[in-house]
Amino acid sequence: MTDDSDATGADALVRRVRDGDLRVHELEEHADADTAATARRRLVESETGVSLDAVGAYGFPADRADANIENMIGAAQIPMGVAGPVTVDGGALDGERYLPMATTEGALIASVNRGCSVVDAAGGATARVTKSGMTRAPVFRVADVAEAEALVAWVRDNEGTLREAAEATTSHGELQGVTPYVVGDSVFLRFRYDTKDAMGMNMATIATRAAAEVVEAETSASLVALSGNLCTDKKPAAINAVEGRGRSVTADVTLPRGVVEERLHTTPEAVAEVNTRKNHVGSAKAGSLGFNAHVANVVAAMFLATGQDAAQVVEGANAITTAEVREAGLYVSVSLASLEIGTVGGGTKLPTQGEGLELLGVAGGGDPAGSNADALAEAIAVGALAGELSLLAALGSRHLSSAHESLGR
Ligand SMILES: CC(C)(COP(=O)([O-])OP(=O)([O-])OC[C@H]1O[C@@H](n2cnc3c(N)ncnc32)[C@H](O)[C@@H]1OP(=O)([O-])[O-])[C@@H](O)C(=O)NCCC(=O)NCCSC(=O)C[C@@](C)(O)CC(=O)[O-]
Ligand SMILES: NC(=O)C1=CN([C@@H]2O[C@H](COP(=O)(O)OP(=O)(O)OC[C@H]3O[C@@H](n4cnc5c(N)ncnc54)[C@H](OP(=O)(O)O)[C@@H]3O)[C@@H](O)[C@H]2O)C=CC1
Repeated sequence: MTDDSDATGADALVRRVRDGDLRVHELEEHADADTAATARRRLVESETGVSLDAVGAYGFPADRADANIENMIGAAQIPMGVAGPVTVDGGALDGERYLPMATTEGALIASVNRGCSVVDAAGGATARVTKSGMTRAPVFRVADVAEAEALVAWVRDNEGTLREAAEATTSHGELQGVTPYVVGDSVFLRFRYDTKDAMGMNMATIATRAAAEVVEAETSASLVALSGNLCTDKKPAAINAVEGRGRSVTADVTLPRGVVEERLHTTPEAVAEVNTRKNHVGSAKAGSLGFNAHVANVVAAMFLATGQDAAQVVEGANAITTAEVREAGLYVSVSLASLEIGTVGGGTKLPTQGEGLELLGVAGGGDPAGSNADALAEAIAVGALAGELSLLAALGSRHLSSAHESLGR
């Protein structure tokens, strides 16, 4: 038997795992990240009989993903395209931008691209971030509602103490406020932070843990869970639709009648009616959270292209599309209540994701802090607007199925 006890090559690591000397998830402690990923991939290949050559043909140093993944075997590659360029008149983003989108849905980028071209024909879209704050809501157990009320009063009188504890954990995050919610002997404290250019979930969670320790030390409340699901992270929730989470951002445009008729092959009246009966009446009857056609498509594609947390498409898709016929033509808006995005931290540091952010001119920390994340939110809102316009028009002109027959198959 070869003595591999301190060998660090991929084959040696494989042998050491098979000999029970190492566990699969600790290979990076014994070799560089690429060697560890190679050894793990070979182990999976040999146990499953599946070749993972494409997964192993990734184009970045594995250690760049050190803070993003465990048990790495390689990378998934998703086709990436651009829609636009499109002109944005934003509060933080100004000028023409290509919109990077990673997707496997044929016809999606063609559609958003068509939307961008008509937005540009109308002189561009306006976009504004109207609210910003990342939330984390721990749940505490108290004896009864009398103690619940006492805790609510304590929080109101001691928010400064909670702010001090929370902000001691971060040099960027600022506590905006704490809102209590009482249900019997459960008290939820919804902490809201300005996380600047970070999406802020790690930041807010670490800061809230410090604040929760103060609550337990100073009151009779016991922390049951640092996330009490009233935050609400990665689940559809009305609280995010009403109160917002991350960025609340809105984009709008007025398309001249001629542009709608010549470029979208339909009329302002038809688009407005499709929007009302589909996005409003249909969504209401379905009990949807969000009244739009496919905002999730654009949020998902731009999230994947720019290193956002893909699971937060759940909240990002919570949007309302409006369309109305005006003297000047067709007015369309899209309002996203809870778009959780960042231009620092999380996956934004990875190579292709960083290039997606560079393409938008929003990579890294902004000046002032938070302005790059605001700009990213505005770019995604304009992309969503372009996608809504094009799909609603295609439904009005009855081109949806033919589009996917020709481009998606
Ligand atoms: C497919 C089109 C755009 C054709 O639309 P068209 O007007 O027939 O195309 P065109 O050839 O006249 O080109 C017009 C513009 O479209 C763009 N365009 C056109 N072709 C391409 C292409 N190959 N690659 C990139 N861009 C393309 C491009 O901008 C072009 O302008 P130009 O640059 O030539 O001046 C249109 O029919 C369309 O947008 N259909 C809707 C498709 C769509 O939106 N699919 C995504 C949503 S489906 C889904 O996932 C959600 C859903 C439907 O299930 C949600 C729900 O329930 O509602
Ligand atoms: N922990 C959890 O419960 C959850 C975590 N996540 C994950 O959290 C990650 C995102 O967390 P997030 O806190 O955004 O990122 P990171 O954990 O990567 O932290 C980003 C850090 O960058 C620093 N920073 C530097 N410049 C800036 C700037 N201009 N604005 C803001 N911060 C700056 C801050 O450090 P400092 O604070 O020291 O100033 C900030 O905390 C994602 O990977 C996501 O998947 C997602 C959901 C839940």
